[in-house]
Amino acid sequence: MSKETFSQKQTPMIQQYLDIKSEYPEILLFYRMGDFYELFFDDAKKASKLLDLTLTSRGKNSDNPIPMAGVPFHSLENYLIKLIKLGESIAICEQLGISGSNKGPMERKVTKVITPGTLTDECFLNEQNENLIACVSYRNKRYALATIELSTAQFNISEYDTLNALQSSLIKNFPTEVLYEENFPNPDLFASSISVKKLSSYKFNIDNCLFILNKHFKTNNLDGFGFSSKHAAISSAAVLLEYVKNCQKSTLDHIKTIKVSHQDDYIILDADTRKHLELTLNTKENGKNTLYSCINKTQTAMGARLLKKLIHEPIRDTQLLNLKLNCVAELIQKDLFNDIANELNHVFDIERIISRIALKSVTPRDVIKLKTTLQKIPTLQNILNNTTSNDLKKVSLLSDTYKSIVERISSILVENPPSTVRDGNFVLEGFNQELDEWRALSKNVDAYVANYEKEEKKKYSIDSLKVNYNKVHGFFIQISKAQAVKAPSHYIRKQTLKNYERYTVEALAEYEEKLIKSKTEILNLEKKIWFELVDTLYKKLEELQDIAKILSLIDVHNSNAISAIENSYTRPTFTDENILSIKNGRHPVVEKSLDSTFSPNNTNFDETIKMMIITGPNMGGKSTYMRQTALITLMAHIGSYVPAESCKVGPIDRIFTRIGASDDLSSGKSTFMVEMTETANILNNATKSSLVLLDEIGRGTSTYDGLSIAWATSEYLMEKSQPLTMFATHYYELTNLEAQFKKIKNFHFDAVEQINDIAFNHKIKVGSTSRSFGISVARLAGLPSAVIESAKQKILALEKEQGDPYVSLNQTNKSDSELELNKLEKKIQSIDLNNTTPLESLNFLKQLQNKNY
Ligand SMILES: Nc1ncnc2c1ncn2[C@@H]1O[C@H](COP(=O)(O)OP(=O)(O)OP(=O)(O)O)[C@@H](O)[C@H]1O
Repeated sequence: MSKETFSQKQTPMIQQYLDIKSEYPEILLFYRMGDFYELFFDDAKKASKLLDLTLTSRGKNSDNPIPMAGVPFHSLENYLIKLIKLGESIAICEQLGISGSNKGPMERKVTKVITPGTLTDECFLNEQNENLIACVSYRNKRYALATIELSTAQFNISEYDTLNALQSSLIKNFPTEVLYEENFPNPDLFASSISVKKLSSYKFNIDNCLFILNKHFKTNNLDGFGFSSKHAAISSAAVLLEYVKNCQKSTLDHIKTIKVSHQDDYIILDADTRKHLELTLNTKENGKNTLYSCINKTQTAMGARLLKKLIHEPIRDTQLLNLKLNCVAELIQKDLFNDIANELNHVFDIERIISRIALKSVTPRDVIKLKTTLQKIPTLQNILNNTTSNDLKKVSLLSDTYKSIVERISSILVENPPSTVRDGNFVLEGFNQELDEWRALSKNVDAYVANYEKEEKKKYSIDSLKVNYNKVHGFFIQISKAQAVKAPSHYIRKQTLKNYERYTVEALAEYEEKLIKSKTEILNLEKKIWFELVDTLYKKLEELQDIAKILSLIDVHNSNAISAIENSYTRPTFTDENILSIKNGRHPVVEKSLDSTFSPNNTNFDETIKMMIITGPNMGGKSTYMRQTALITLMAHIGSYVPAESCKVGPIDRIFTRIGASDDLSSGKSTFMVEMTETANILNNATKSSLVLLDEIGRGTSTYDGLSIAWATSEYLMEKSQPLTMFATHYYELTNLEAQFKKIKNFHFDAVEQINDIAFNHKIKVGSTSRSFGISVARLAGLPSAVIESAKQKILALEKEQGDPYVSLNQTNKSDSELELNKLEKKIQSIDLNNTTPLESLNFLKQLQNKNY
């Protein structure tokens, strides 16, 4: 059937549906019909599968029944949550309550488009995480990423030279929804986002985009924001803003500025580094035993989100960092942190509530939470009264505007209002006289009826007279047959029963009409009062946003103060020299998980040491030591105290890590390929201010390939950029680099072998070690003693045959047996002890015996 014939054959209602649907072809349209939201055609089929709804059809007996599925209006939220989690977007089409002219369908309009990245309702959001929507574009050989956190009104933009930098930023921001221009060269970059949308290129037209941004910010040009000539940034920001406005059907007035991030403002942490350092997610992709879980003592959801953001965006501006550290110091010195935590504990997520005010989707409960929060300000001002540090002082400097807001809310809303505006019942008695009168009317029905009955009985001396109510007649007067003659003439007979007569009277009919009207009047009046209140709050958006910002900052400083006290952290200091000096540093997460005491270690990089080659047994503590150095450095750059006796840190621009890779099968990369990609990134981008952690390179290939790559990598770093490098390795040959480069120093971890055990002291020492404890560690891991004994015999035999297996790479003409020995060593070291069964171990030994390596 042609499109036109199909259309012509539809009822006016379906025709209306089709018209609206044509504007939202790619998303599910929930079309309100009475008490249901209905979906039709393919939407119905899709939703019935996704939501497990019964698929029925409209016009079952017609030639073309239309597939249909629906959900009751009161449970819409639950279905939306499910769909959003599946990455779907939904257009909500409401009936506007006005009957169509000429008997057409009721007027309907899409009032909101809900997409995964533009959620603001509390029920959809995780309070500890941001929910970002992003738009990516590519112009003039530069990539741009614009993001909006609608629930907190944050609008950010940044440009990047390389795809790698863009990717890193995407991973850091982890947007729920990504928009990109149809001809963007690398769309596979967004594969991990829940929702991805390709947009037509014409939307990214630069002139149009400039117009959109200038109109929104009421500016003539974008110079004030610092990105007037950045075309990629302008187009992604404008397209994103328009998209969100369209979804929300709002002008987004609460988005008052756009923050341009410059790469230089933050320490760059690429995707691998975030993963390896287990900042907010551990390697099992959950939040346990991460830096965040270890240091987070925030009391509010706003503070928690800010702390997470800081961990992912460590600041480089040392002046700003010192201001933050001053706050932590003052909270500790004046012993204020417990009192503040107690107060903040009652502070709600007003950052998100404020955004819902801006989007006019705030609820009465939200507003009561806002009031409760604002009521905490005087106590916080008292506690912070005599403080001198920047952010702490800000509470006391707040204007009294918040007091008038509290008063206004207190005078209007009941303490425990319902969660929606829909059914009223949230305005306090005494606030509005007219409302009180209508309410009194509906509340006093029983008394009115009893009184009326009493008066009528008395007036006409009819003691059988009763006033009753039923759905058919409404209020009526009932008199026994015997006394019916006494009924006055204005009683209008309605019904005759066996023993009674029933009458209506004008007074009762009027009362009933008033009663029915009162319900609508009450609801309308409550809604009017509500919208006026929301309007008042809307006018105070900026003040409220400031308060939310100050409270979240204080929460983070206070959290840092609490973890500093609880975990004995100290204040780091900053210097312009290219050094990193940590005295008795500890790993913040490992030290908490140990039953035994953590052994602290020093780290010292200065003009004389730029690379540490770290050797030592498995389980000796190499990885822990390197990671603790990176975490301490990072903590110093979020304004936190650090787990060390002292810490002095010079400028750091980036932290790189190349730590124990695993296959990245999803991107088709083998272990070795992942390793090499990470290494290439370091070699290409490290500067003298970078901190580089290399936990073994080249393990995924043959010994000589691996060792040669590791050697060449070290040489390259020393000859080129000389970043602060920690290189943990089992290639003992690398310790010979110390003789070649003045700024390379060898360090090692020790172990003492005991009868059936090895003791690790986890202490870093100067110099190298020449012993491997691989077999002893294998025994500790539970390899069967037969395997261990056999391996020992083999080593002895090999040592006899070959002499010392740790030969220098500089030595040339290696004998075949040397090569074989190296292969054997490599093979033994490649056992993943944690994942080896006894049978696999025996098979492994068999392979060794057969020289199959
Ligand atoms: N400084 C320390 N104090 C106390 N315990 C520590 C310390 N460092 C490490 N450990 C403990 O030793 C375990 C192994 O440490 P780590 O993984 O750092 O060893 P490694 O030398 O990197 O081993 P491998 O070479 O096998 O990777 C840690 O999980 C921790 O329990």
